[in-house]
Amino acid sequence: MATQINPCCSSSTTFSPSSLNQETFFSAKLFNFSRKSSPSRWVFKIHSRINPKNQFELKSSNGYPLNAVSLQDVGPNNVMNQSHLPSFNSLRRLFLISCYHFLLAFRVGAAEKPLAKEVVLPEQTGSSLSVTIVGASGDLAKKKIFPALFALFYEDCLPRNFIIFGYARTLMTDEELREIISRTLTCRIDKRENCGDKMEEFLQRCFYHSGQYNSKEDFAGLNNELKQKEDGKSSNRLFYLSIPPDIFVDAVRCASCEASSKTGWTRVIVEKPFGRDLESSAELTRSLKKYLAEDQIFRIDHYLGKELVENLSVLRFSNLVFEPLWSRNYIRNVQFIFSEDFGTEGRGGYFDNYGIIRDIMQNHLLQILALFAMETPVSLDAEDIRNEKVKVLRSMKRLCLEDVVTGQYKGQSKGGKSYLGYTEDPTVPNNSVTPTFAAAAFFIDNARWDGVPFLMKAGKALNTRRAEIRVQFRHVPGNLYKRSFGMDMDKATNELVLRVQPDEAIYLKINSKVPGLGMRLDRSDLNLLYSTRYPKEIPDAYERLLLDAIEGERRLFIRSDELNAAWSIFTPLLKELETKKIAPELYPYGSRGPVGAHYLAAKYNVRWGDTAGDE
Ligand SMILES: NC(=O)C1=CN([C@@H]2O[C@H](COP(=O)(O)OP(=O)(O)OC[C@H]3O[C@@H](n4cnc5c(N)ncnc54)[C@H](OP(=O)(O)O)[C@@H]3O)[C@@H](O)[C@H]2O)C=CC1
Ligand SMILES: O=C1O[C@H](COP(=O)(O)O)[C@@H](O)[C@H](O)[C@H]1O
Repeated sequence: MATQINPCCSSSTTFSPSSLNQETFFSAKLFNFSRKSSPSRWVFKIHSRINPKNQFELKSSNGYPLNAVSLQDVGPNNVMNQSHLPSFNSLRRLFLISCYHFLLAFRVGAAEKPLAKEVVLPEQTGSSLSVTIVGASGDLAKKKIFPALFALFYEDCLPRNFIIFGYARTLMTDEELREIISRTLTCRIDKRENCGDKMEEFLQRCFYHSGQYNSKEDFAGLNNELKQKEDGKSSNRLFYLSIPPDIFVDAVRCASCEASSKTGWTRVIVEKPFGRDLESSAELTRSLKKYLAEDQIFRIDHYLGKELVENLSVLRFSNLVFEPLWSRNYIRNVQFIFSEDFGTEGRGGYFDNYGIIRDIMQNHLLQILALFAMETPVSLDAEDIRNEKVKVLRSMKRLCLEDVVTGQYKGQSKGGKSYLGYTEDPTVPNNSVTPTFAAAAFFIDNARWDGVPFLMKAGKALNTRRAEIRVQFRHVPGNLYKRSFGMDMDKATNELVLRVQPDEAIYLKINSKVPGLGMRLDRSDLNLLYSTRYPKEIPDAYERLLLDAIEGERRLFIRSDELNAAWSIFTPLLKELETKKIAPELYPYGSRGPVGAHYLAAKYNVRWGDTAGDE
């Protein structure tokens, strides 16, 4: 049977280091930090993470209580140096361990006694969590953020005192926002027991404030409403920037000056795109850091919150059968494939300014590649993992034009239905050369991966919707059974596939004997199909990531040096594509994409795994 660690449901009534978590101590006022605040400062304080309603302890995606609640920046001119963190954390850890041992001693022989008087439970501390969705009238908020928050609420993962504010320019009442949320609920919970009742409870915690994104007055108004709803409790505030990128900085400036928490932490989730290239991304980071410290910024890449992507490291680092094979010695090539069976419908305006390389490759696929190829991190701590990801990104060769193929979908009539081509979208210029498809070959210049092609392929309006990682292993040297494979030795290659979506699965293609007399070989799969093995629904990536941001767990968010390293790989190529106005190869809507992708793979002696025909 699988051992399940439910992030929201580990009882904290048992006396253990995990239940006696750091924040209980901090809220017990055994430790008291306070800093002077200026109007634009983001003050920090540490609060309990225990969900009082169920006495549950919130847990991040790491599955254990955090070793640290973020040390918050204390102001734009006083950004706390990251290098101070370890010493502070180790001191704090030492302090907590001493406290734990002290309390443990206190409980010897007094197992039935209530908790020591100093340990104040969250009901008594009464801190609150306020989540503000900036851009609440938009597509992402409706489609993903509200449903994810509702799912967390339904699963009892949110603290008792939490409220949600929608913020946008559109004029709307609280009731109208609630109506939109309930109408557009697309989460996995909607068929569950009591969904209606829980939804009612949830909606009563949702409010709306209308304002401009660059108006300090409007954010001051939001602050007043937040304070009123927080009802004098100390508050932690999370802002989710679900707005177009050109207004990120305005919104952060106004929120930090007027609506940051004076009594708890303040964090900001920033949606992609994080710039268009190395320079604009660095400029965005610089501007955000005028108002926020790095550890208050949660750059979200929702692919990192997907179940299979989370499992990638588990698979590799906790199974002896995989880790020794994870190198150029055994792996011939690795493929990262993303395809969608719909075009840019409705998002053409945004997309035309970015294209598929920035929209999918530079972030989602590259993040997965980094996780795949990194060295073993020192621990599961966010900084240890992100350090390894940065190293691998910095070891990658810059992408060059010869290793890239671009495509753009054209209109197509199929089965009596006609599908518009990309440039026929009214929000896209007629002469656009923005790629809606790209394939690329990457190389990592390090000892582990020298010479191994890492291929990526991403496209819209293709024949299928899928995202997967494919690892093709080398041929078996001197294969005794090679006669059974004919001339095509590729057929004999083992392939490990992690299907991220749809129908999450991990399968390994192996060669085996067909039962019976004689010797016939067959390609079979050792198959872990999630829907069969784990019938419980899989949480949406946004649920995991929102919970992590609330918990201060940064492992699945992008650090600024990772971002720089990622942009360094792509920026020269993107500039060349744009200055030379390279025309993409046209492919019909609903097809497998440009044939150029096959030539690119063939150049490196690779065959795309998703077109092998035995899928
Ligand atoms: N939608 C998606 O599937 C995904 C989106 N993202 C990112 O998330 C963020 C939000 O996306 P999405 O919800 O689709 O965006 P929208 O275009 O729906 O914008 C969100 C809200 O921002 C306001 N807004 C839109 N355009 C402008 C403008 N030019 N000036 C000022 N305000 C504007 C509108 O609210 P109002 O007019 O009421 O102020 C709108 O409701 C973006 O950064 C996007 O790149 C990332 C991944 C997927
Ligand atoms: O970030 C983005 O992701 C979506 C695909 O996300 P998925 O979770 O549905 O696979 C993509 O459609 C969009 O263009 C891109 O901006």
